[in-house]
Amino acid sequence: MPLGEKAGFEKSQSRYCGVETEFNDNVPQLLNFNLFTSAFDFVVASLMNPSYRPSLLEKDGVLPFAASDLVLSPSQWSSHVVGKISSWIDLDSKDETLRTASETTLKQEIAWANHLSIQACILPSPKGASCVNYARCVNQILLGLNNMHLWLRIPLVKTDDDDVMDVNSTSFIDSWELWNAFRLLCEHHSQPSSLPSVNSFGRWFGEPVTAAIINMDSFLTNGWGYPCLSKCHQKLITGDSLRRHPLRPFLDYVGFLFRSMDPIPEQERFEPLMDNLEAQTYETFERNSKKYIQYQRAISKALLDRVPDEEASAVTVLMVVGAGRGPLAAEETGHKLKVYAVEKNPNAVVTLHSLVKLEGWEDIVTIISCDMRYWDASEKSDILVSELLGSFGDNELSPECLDGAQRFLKQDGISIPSSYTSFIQPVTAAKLYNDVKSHKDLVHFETAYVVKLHNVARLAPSQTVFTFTHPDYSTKKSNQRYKRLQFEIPCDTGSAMVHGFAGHFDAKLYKDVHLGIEPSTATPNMFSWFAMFFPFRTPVCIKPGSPLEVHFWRCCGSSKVWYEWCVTSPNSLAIHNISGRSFWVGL
Ligand SMILES: C[S@@+](CC[C@H](N)C(=O)[O-])C[C@H]1O[C@@H](n2cnc3c(N)ncnc32)[C@H](O)[C@@H]1O
Repeated sequence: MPLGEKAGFEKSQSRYCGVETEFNDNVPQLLNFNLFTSAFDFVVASLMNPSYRPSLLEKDGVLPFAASDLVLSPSQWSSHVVGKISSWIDLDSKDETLRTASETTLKQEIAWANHLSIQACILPSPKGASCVNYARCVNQILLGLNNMHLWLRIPLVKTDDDDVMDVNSTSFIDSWELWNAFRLLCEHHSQPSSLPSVNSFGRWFGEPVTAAIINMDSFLTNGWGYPCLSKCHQKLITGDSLRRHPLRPFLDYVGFLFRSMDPIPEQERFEPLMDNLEAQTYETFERNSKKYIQYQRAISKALLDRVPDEEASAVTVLMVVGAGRGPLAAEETGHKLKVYAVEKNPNAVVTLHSLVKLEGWEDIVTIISCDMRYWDASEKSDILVSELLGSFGDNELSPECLDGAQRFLKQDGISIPSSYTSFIQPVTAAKLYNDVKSHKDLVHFETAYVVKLHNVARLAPSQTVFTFTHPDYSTKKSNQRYKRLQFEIPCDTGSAMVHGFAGHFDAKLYKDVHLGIEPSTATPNMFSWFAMFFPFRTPVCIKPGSPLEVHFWRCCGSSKVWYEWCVTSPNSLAIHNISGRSFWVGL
């Protein structure tokens, strides 16, 4: 029974709970006891007799390591068994006999598991600080594997910096460092009692963690005698994660924790196609009522300031530039309005016409089918309303469009939004990085992506990058920008791998009414925008206490706008997307 069988969870969001077992020759019996007469989903089982050593093979000429593959059907092997690779294996042992035997056995066990169609095998933790040969063997194996996953067991331990002053001393242990060394040696291959500090285990949320192995020692006993986990362990599991089987109460409790997690809200499950303004895209925008509520509040406040109640009979000219299919223009205001809806997309203009007709607004609303940068308006507006924002604020060229539109805003007129700011923060995002890397070209490493950030560790608070204010009548006005930033990662995090930046925006619509996705101030229930991800060509490892220095440019040419970015500390990375060679937005 998957842990996630509850209202609000989709099957794909289910989590499964397995039980680690001792070696048992009789696999059907093992399954019967742990799965069918109790409620675990799978067993983690040794596939080879632990007493097996390759030298036995030479002596006896027999394979003593396992029962026949026929004891289970292929679907049982693949859905109910995760293979446990022999824990005695030590591929970095100084003892050559042990090292060679380990290599032979590892390959043999994986080959056997593959033959059984097992979905995944758990590899034992590296034995010491060095895991070079282990990583080399696993990398070799990964190259030949098709469907089977390898899970590397890593204990969750980190000694406090306070406990050990010298991080290079042998008593300093940070299992993330071990994992990091291992995955670097495997070229970032995409398969891959007390707890450390929240910041340090937070790093794991950006890593490809497939299974959490909860040791029975981690459980406490509550007042009623049932197993429970400390708050810290609960937080780790619920993350962003039994004849009556003796472990059944433990399973029930982990299931209870999983069910107590909030289901992912409906709006987080679909992703808009930001660059493709077809009917479906408009529908996605329009489904986000929160955005329109914020705009409505901003417009009402601006109208009140512009036309006090005692002058309510005066006509206010309101222009909605980039009107889309009309939702921004469709707000009830109670003021005398003359509205212009300017829209460059002729297909959206069709909808605008039918909306105006349907609502009987012919006397109030004039539809202008034109690019706002080139429209020759016959009068000026009091209020200019636009929503041309991208996930990074200015990345859909709102500054350039509004430069054109402010020609027809009165000198004392109001722009909604009045300003917007972009933000970045460094993230560990191993999965995203591997997705980008899988394209095997430079273009993908120099492209910014609009993505829902699922598996990321946010390593430091966001910092502001670029701000644009409207209207802007200054004579030296330029939309080019440059910013240098330094990020400090909390000391108790330990070392961390940065795969790139998460980008967000916040827009000031009018006075205190804002709209944004920057995590610390995000507008609740807003899903029109996902984050932006700016990858690095090479991930950067930062050590505690050494800052990450980054540079960001917004560049403008005659026909395009683009970003360039680079890192200069702790080590330098090449400037990404120089001259907009890989990624730009056309003017
Ligand atoms: C993000 S959509 C917002 C639509 C609508 N205002 C809403 O909030 O649902 C931006 C709209 O601006 C239009 N647009 C973008 N640049 C424009 C320009 N230079 N002139 C006129 N319309 C433009 C696009 O076609 C699109 O309909």
